[in-house]
Amino acid sequence: MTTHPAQLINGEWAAGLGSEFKSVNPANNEVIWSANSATAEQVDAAVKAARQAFYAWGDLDLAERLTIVQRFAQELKENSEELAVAIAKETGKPLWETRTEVGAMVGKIAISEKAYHERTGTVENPMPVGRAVIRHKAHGVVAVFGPYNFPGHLPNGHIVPALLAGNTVIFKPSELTPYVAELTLKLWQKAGLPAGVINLVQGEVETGKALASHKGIDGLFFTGSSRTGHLLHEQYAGQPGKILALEMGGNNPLIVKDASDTKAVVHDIIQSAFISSGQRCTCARKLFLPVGAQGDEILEHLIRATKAIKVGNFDDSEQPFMGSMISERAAAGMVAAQQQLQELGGESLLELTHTANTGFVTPGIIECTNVTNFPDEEHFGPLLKVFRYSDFDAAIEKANDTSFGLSAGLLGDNEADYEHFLRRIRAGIVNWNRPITGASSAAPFGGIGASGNHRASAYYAADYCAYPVASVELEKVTLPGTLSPGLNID
Ligand SMILES: NC(=O)c1ccc[n+]([C@@H]2O[C@H](COP(=O)([O-])OP(=O)(O)OC[C@H]3O[C@@H](n4cnc5c(N)ncnc54)[C@H](O)[C@@H]3O)[C@@H](O)[C@H]2O)c1
Ligand SMILES: O=CCC[C@H](NC(=O)CCC(=O)O)C(=O)O
Repeated sequence: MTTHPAQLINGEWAAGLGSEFKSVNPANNEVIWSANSATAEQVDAAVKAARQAFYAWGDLDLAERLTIVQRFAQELKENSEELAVAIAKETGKPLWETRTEVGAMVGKIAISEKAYHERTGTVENPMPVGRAVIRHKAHGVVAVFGPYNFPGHLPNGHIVPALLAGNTVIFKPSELTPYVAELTLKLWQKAGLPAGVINLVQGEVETGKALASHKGIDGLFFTGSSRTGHLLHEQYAGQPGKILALEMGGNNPLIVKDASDTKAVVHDIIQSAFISSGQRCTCARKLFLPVGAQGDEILEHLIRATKAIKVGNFDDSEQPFMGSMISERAAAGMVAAQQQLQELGGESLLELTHTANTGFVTPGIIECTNVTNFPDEEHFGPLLKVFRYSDFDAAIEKANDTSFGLSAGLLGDNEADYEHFLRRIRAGIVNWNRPITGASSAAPFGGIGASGNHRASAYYAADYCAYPVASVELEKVTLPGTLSPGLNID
């Protein structure tokens, strides 16, 4: 058992009492962090600490809570390079990208403050007698579950609005990125967050299960795979009193039609499909190209440019576009996905290859037009499936032929085509002539179908962090001028 104090419970760092787990740099399998997971008893202690801290935290004025949250933004800025390096080491993502991730964490604070007022502010209206007031109140104790691909930014997108609203939090990060979680929580402490307001429970699935099933939480905000999200949804069935926000995966389509600038099209496809080594929920998985000369030219150019993508270490002085995937296992999973598609009739136009004993893969492109029984699965890596089409409506129909509905895009010069696409396509993020990755924190972010449960995050996260309270108020109990028929109060 290690003695690494990886759990933050009621303001105290403590060693986990469960099984040991490790975090590795996926580029070279070097162990960079190890500790023991939190047991169910430790999770229980964290929930109790959060409950105990709830009234005092919620009783603070918004301005007081905001001061602490803004100090956290300052801590993030002052420690941005250390955090960016930690994210890069733990996930394999290149530094240029992880610096952007830390920047998004800082940016989240001002955006969440604005959203708090705009989405959940207080509205007061005079009435013939007294006034009507709409306010919003925190749910209480909420659990936040984070994914590995943005271990800083995405949990932060739940935590910041939850704290601003007055909730207290138990954070369960991905077991693949515990080091980033630990560093982030240390910054919250340095910012002066009172003990118990955020608690950190680290560990593998058992720790997650203990937290998700704990009777003492009022809500659960989850970002992760559709598989886990569905399990949680089933687990929360019959508990209407608990707020569940699920941000899950996608199987996202990108259609090209009548776009004159081939280079720009290829750029937007690559930026959509291969950024973060394809490990973004919004990444394009299916590319629809028209049959004919224009589609042929785009495809040829795309293959050439994809072959030229630089894959490398997070800290290479000449920065790569793609780093390592999160793990050797994830990389092997992409090889298996490619093989499955080949067996179903897919033709590799550019083979995805895996460097043994590492998380490195090269990006792949596979033509799937003639694949029957195309699997509606999110392959969370850099493998783009190409479909050729001759009818725009048929392409849109095929793009919609998925249980997911996160992001979608059209690359094309004709606005009427975009308006048609916008009316037909089923997704929560729909872009025109822009990559479908890189969504803004200043807009709602969420999907339909298997991608989410209609609790959009980012700018709309404020909505699931508080519930509305409607009041009619009068400063003194007063007898009405006219009584209801049949009443005699004398
Ligand atoms: N829609 C979005 O906003 C969004 C953003 C980023 C990633 N994602 C999705 O996340 C996935 C990648 O992340 P991941 O692999 O870390 O997700 P994951 O579902 O494996 O894990 C997410 C979290 O849930 C925990 N967990 C796993 N099984 C659990 C269980 N049975 N009970 C309780 N907790 C459990 C994990 O420990 C982790 O903290 C992809 O599918 C991606 O599309 C979605
Ligand atoms: O992997 C999933 C997230 C991808 C990312 N989305 C956001 O950052 C949404 C904005 C926010 O949560 O503030 C993307 O679209 O690239």
